[in-house]
Amino acid sequence: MFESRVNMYMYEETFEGQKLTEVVNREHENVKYLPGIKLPENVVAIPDLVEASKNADLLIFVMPHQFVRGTCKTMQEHIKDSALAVSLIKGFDTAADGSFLMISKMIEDILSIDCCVLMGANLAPEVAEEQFCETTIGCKTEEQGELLKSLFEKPYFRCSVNVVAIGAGIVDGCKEETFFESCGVADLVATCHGGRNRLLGETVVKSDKTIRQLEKEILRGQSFQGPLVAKDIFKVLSQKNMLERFFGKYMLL
Ligand SMILES: NC(=O)c1ccc[n+]([C@@H]2O[C@H](COP(=O)([O-])OP(=O)(O)OC[C@H]3O[C@@H](n4cnc5c(N)ncnc54)[C@H](O)[C@@H]3O)[C@@H](O)[C@H]2O)c1
Ligand SMILES: O=P(O)(O)OC[C@H](O)CO
Repeated sequence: MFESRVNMYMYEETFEGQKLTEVVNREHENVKYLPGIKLPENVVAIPDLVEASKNADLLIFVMPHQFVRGTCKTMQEHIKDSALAVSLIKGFDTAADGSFLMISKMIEDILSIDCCVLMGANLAPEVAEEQFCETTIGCKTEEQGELLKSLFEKPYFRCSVNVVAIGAGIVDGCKEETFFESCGVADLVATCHGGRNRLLGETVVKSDKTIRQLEKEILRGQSFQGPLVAKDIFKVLSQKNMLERFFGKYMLL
């Protein structure tokens, strides 16, 4: 049902004097971001975004949210009209009117295709090690849900499909049960216990270094998404005069 070759766009970097894409394609391992985990040989790293995405039927987005707009603009004129996007990305952006803009909506708006969402209490190293975890796929139609479930589900990675909640908007369409799915409270627990943002919170209070310094030292190329999202939340709540309602009189950051 699916093509055997998987093109993986990879932002090109130099790693120990070599191009990271060349190392990944030779070693079948992302030695910088996921060392110790072998990638299947049908996954091919490509540094040219248009080349990697132009014939794709499914576009899976997993990158820090601050790069999505630029990435989509580069792809805009080159992808198939019939392509379907799936976003694994946390965080959001702000729209011109100051309201929250979901990343899946941004992808849909720029690429003019549907964008489903896959989200859960999933930490990348745990999924890569095939530790059991669950996730939620949010989509607009049952067909999209079935297709994506058959693509992503493994014995150690269980996917529940939610046809309404995420596709219709986290706030507008969401049903109470969504909070009890993997993408709800469980994800909050995962990020608060094992995520990078939790590590940042713990480290920042014990050190006199800035978040930027700590990001460089601890993550070595990865990014803490929390501070950027917190900035956007602050902006939206300020514009709506809702700061005190959310934070009371005391604000930590
Ligand atoms: N890592 C996890 O455990 C995890 C779990 C669930 C969801 N997510 C979400 O997935 C998204 C990506 O997370 P991550 O952990 O892969 O990110 P990350 O912090 O590891 O980001 C590093 C990646 O960004 C790429 N990059 C750097 N500059 C870029 C640019 N200008 N354009 C495009 N790519 C660039 C790097 O090449 C690298 O692959 C985030 O929204 C995150 O919240 C991550
Ligand atoms: O490492 P964090 O803090 O970005 O959290 C990772 C994921 O969001 C957990 O699902």
